[in-house]
Amino acid sequence: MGDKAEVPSRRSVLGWGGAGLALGAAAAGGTVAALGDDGDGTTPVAESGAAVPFHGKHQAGIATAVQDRLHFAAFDVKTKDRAELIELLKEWTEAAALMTQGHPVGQGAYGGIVEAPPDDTGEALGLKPSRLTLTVGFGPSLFDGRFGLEGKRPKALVDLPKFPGDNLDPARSGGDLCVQACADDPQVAVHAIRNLARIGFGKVAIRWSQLGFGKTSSTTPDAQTPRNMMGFKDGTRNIAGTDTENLRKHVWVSEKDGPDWMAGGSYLVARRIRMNIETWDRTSLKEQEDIFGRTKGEGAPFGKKREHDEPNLKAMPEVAHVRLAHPDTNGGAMMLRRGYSFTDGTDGLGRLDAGLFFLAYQRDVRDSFIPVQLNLARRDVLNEYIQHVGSAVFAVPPGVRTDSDWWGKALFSEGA
Ligand SMILES: C=CC1=C(C)c2cc3[nH]c(cc4nc(cc5[nH]c(cc1n2)c(C)c5CCC(=O)O)C(CCC(=O)O)=C4C)c(C)c3C=C
Ligand SMILES: [Fe+2]
Repeated sequence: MGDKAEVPSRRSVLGWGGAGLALGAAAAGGTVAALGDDGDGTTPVAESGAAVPFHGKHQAGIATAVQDRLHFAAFDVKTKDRAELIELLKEWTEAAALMTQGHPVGQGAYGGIVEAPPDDTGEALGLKPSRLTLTVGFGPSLFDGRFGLEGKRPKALVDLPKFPGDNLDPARSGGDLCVQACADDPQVAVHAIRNLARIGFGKVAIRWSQLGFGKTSSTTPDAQTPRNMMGFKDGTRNIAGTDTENLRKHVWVSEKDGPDWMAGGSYLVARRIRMNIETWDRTSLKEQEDIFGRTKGEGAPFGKKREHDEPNLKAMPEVAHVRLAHPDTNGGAMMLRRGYSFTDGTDGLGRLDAGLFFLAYQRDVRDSFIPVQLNLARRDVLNEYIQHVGSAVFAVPPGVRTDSDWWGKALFSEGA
């Protein structure tokens, strides 16, 4: 770690340094969030330039307010050395704590030894913290015996079953580790993943990654609900970041769920879902609305007027997406959705390679994603227009509590 006094931070570059933060932000035309986080990682931070606290009971990037952009990366661990993996996780934690607060990594992008590559790649210099959150997860393959973790695999970290209609590309699926980087500025999110990958050179390698734009779910229901690539409001009935009761019941792993090292964590399902956009665009408005069971303009459930009116499932076709996904159809199953739209150019046949990068957090995938997706995969009329082409599941540990804590410390400690 270098001397921060010698190195310009992303904030000090903007004149935001130290105690003059609020004043400097105002002078720079920026905003400072009321960071009243009580350490439980759930306080939504609304202002888009601000920093989201890194330390807390839960990792940020789950119940915290959803940012506009995503860079998600799944990594394969290349080293066979447990100590080297631990060292990497410590270095990653230190870098993540800096970057999320708007600082460059290590000695920064310049000003260090000129004969060596700079510690930070530099493309985020001058940019605001942009509500960057970095959320780490551990995939089932990390517990395969290479690192002495085979006895520590949570029972809830199951391999997802093959669902009807799945057309999964192994090159876009799985991973030993993942990092979800969300920010309001795409350059800030990309910078974060790039620097973590650079720190991990020789120890980990990116297996696959996904860029996302236009959040398709919100954890702040008071904000305007975003629309997905099919033009529908998406995230209307999501678990809000302030809904402590549903977060406790459906998102956070409790102490009695076990294992101990996962208490306060969650399980993440990631699915790359390709949309058949050209066919969708030739579908009548009535059919589009029947598919979801909601109106396209207001987003109101069938038979009701306003978006947030309580849905009457019987007013929707039996195979409507919302009817089939609703908790009442799935024994009360709920999850916190946090997905993003993606467009990765065209597919060589002139069709847009676009869709939804679905991300959902839950207390146990066996009670949430798996039963809901089984129901959808078997019956959802939306399936005519979508295909699941990538898949991964991760155990997302609790938050990093202090400066001496690090991502995975409890997992790697004896007896946890
Ligand atoms: C297994 C879980 C789900 C997958 C996969 C999924 C894919 C998917 N969804 C949309 C668009 C919409 N989904 C909506 C609601 C909704 N979807 C799920 C779950 C999955 N969706 C749930 C649990 C819900 C909420 C149901 C409820 O409680 O009413 C909506 C309506 C607006 C909203 O409430 O968010 C839309 C629109 C797409 C396009 C898609 C795959 C590409
Ligand atoms: Fe959905």
